[in-house]
Amino acid sequence: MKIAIFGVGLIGGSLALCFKGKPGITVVGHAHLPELLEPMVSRGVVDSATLSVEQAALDADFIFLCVPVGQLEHYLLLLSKLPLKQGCIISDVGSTKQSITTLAEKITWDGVYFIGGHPMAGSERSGITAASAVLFENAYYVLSPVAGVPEAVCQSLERLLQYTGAQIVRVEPGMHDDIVGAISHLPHIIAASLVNQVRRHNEENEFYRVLAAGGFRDITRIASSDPIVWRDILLSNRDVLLGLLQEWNEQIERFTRLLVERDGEGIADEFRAAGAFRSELPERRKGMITPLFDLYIDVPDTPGIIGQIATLLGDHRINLSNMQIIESREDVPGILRLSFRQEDNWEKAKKLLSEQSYHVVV
Ligand SMILES: NC(=O)C1=CN([C@@H]2O[C@H](COP(=O)(O)OP(=O)(O)OC[C@H]3O[C@@H](n4cnc5c(N)ncnc54)[C@H](O)[C@@H]3O)[C@@H](O)[C@H]2O)C=CC1
Ligand SMILES: O=C(O)C(=O)Cc1ccc(O)cc1
Repeated sequence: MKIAIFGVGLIGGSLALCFKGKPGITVVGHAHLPELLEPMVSRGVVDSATLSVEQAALDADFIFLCVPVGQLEHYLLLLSKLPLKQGCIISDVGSTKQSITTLAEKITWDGVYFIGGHPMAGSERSGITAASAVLFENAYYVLSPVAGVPEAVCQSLERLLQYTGAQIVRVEPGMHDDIVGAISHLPHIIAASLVNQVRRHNEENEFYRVLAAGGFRDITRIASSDPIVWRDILLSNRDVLLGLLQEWNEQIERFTRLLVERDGEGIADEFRAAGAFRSELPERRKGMITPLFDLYIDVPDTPGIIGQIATLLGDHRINLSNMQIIESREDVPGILRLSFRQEDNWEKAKKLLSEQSYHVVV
């Protein structure tokens, strides 16, 4: 079975890692720039790599388009003009589903099928270096089949996607875009706006940046997402987002009124309603906005201490996602925050560091 991946970045690379080395599967990566070919192969993400759309697509059983949303249509149109293998299934991973499925429905396919897809997991990182074979484990993976695709064809894609460890759900494109607009796209706009607001204050007073360590940094993690990927997502879901931003403005106006009127009970009611609904959100399933598992440790101010901790974790094959020295507490020797993407790595690190007599706070 030949699987072609167009755009071997965070998502394309992660899919490739899920498939590569599985019995009977060969993974070919396509890139648009020559310098991207060698790293794909040397990192062991794909079996072979090519700049040629024709070579990548030739005889492929499955083709995954994993490029930014703004490039999806270009590649789908190119593929629609190629002599693809009979029975070939083309899918994409774009964060919006309406525009690409509308285009796919207009194309006359002959023995080739398009099924829109969206693995609802990822991160603020991008590129092949961020790819991971476990990125989609326990996440939802949305499929939006184009009308007329036989059930057996959908099931064939679903069978292949079992390698991702994700739970496959079928969602109609319009409903998909409404929901992800509210739970992912609008939060990215708000995160970027919050950070930019603080950035502007910081131009006048450097202490904003210093005190923003910790909580503010956590809730705005997604503001560090790739600008091109997010430009394309937001433009593609423009109509849904314009409606959501209108609602958002009304929500902010409500808070403004409550503050102007010093309506403490009204403010508390907003938090009560939000808290009650939030407590009903599923906790353990991986959601679209992936949480990091954090540990805090007190570290003495000695040279090389950070290297020692990183080496200790590395020697025990514990995958560290991020490390940060928290600057805001000048009264203590130093607080190091260690962030893990997987809970089991967080558990192992907690145990190991405690055994090594570090003061670990969860
Ligand atoms: N970032 C995330 O967490 C998630 C992203 N997605 C979707 O996955 C797709 C890829 O996003 P990421 O993997 O995050 O981005 P990425 O930046 O890590 O990867 C994008 C890939 O597309 C290639 N590419 C960029 N411009 C291109 C062009 N003009 N022609 C051909 N190839 C080009 C890049 O070389 C790279 O290999 C997007 O459609 C995005 O909406 C879906 C789920 C999660
Ligand atoms: O950084 C995060 O946690 C995300 O929000 C990841 C993400 C980005 C885009 C998607 O379409 C789905 C998931």
